[in-house]
Amino acid sequence: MRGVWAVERVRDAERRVFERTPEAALMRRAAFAVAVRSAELLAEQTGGTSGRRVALLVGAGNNGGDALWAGAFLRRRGVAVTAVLLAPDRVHAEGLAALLRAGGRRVVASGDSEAARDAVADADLVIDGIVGLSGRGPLRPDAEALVDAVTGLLVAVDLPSGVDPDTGAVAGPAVGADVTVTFGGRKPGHVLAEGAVLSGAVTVADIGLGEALGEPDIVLLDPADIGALWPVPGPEDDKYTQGVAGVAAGSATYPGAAVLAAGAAVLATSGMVRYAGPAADAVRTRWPEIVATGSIADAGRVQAWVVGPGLGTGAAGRDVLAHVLDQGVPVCADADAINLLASTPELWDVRDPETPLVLTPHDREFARLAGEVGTDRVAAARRAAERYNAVVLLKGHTTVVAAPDGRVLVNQARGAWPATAGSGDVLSGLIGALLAAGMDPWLAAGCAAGVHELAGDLAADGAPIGASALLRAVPDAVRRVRAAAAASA
Ligand SMILES: NC(=O)C1=CN([C@@H]2O[C@H](COP(=O)(O)OP(=O)(O)OC[C@H]3O[C@@H](n4cnc5c(N)ncnc54)[C@H](OP(=O)(O)O)[C@@H]3O)[C@@H](O)[C@H]2O)[C@@H](O)CC1
Ligand SMILES: [K+]
Repeated sequence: MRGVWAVERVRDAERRVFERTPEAALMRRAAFAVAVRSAELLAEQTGGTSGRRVALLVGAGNNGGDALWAGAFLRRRGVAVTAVLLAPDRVHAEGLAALLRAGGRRVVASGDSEAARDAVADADLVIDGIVGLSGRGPLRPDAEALVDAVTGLLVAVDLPSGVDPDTGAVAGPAVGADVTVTFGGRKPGHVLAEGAVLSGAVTVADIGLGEALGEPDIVLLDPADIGALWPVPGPEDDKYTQGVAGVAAGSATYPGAAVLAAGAAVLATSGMVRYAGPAADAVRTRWPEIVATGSIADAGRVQAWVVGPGLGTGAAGRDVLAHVLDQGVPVCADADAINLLASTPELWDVRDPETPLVLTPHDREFARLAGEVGTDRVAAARRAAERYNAVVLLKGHTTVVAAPDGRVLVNQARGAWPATAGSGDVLSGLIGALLAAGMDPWLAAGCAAGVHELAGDLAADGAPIGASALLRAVPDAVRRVRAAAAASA
């Protein structure tokens, strides 16, 4: 599991470390990491460092200081370095002095805009030290014009400028980095919203913040973590001991959601799957291993329910949801089940609040249930999780999973191909099977999201796919996460 720390936490850690390590030493460590990574990239892309051109975009604070020191270190490797000063009156004086001592050049962005533009356009690599942890709002016009002129590689110091450090949101022009070098640990801006894409490949440099950071605010599950958590049958197991998942989804007119959700439950674990609803014939035909019945009342016992995909929001759907919520077993409520919970608040009274519930809204469903998501997706998911005492999986390019006790994990997208009709039905089936296997609901949602994303990526392989193809790739995705776990054990 990799951690992500909110900016305030990083600031706290920084203050504690400053008590024993001078600020300048910390900055030099940070800058050295930026220089090392930049030199590696230059060597990979241009075959060397000596004589290569690097431009530094230098803003008003310590982020600019990092860039200037990185430039000084690169000078020692024979790189021609030009600092473009965006705020010459507030520039980090020691960093600038170090660069000039090392033989670097400087131009002032506003004073000599043509020279500044040329330095950036001609550079093999540009280092973005415009703004870091204190960044607010998008790039300002002078910086935007320079960033537009970049033709070479772009390395962001700490965060791509223009990305909100705590939410990853972008409200206008921003840097799109090839690589971001950050310090101590990832920040939310690297893994959420547009920031997850604009950060490029993130390198975390250890500058000695270490234990001062404490427990992370958000975690990222790696394939190896997911593989280690994925339920595996033992010799003593039979079809019942691994958990029976129930699926209440679909309609006679729209059986597809039921076929996809139930199929995902079949492929997620080797426990049994029951289906109840008007699509029983279609489900049985496609998945003969599923015990399917037309009526929820005849469904038999299960260890967890998936309810909602294709259910409809009429009286029949409402009755099914009420029945499922009353069974005292974990429930994954998706799609129309969420819409019903939003439109019919009495349904909450049926549920025993001690019974785990996983809600899997996209933004519009979330808005119906708990108000607009807004730019802070983690805060929104956390708020809803606490309010409903439920795990909330907020879908998006980066999926956020919040637990009622405040734990948050995010699942980063590998691409956008899985955003296709029926894809959510598959996700809910995976979650239901993991809940039936007895997994912690927050981890169940996170592991399902990770395997779902990987399955989409494997199935797509660079071309559009439907949800059926994603579903077929689920076994391969499970094999891969298990192999990753075995390799890291
Ligand atoms: N944490 C650590 O352990 C370590 C941190 N280190 C480094 O320090 C960095 C944080 O430095 P920092 O606090 O000096 O502020 P920083 O981000 O450079 O901003 C400076 C000023 O920019 C302005 N500004 C705001 N938004 C803007 C925008 N959109 N576009 C343009 N300008 C904008 C705003 O001033 P304003 O113009 O609004 O008055 C703001 O005060 C951190 O990211 C890391 O690189 C390492 O050196 C060592 C270890
Ligand atoms: K930056």
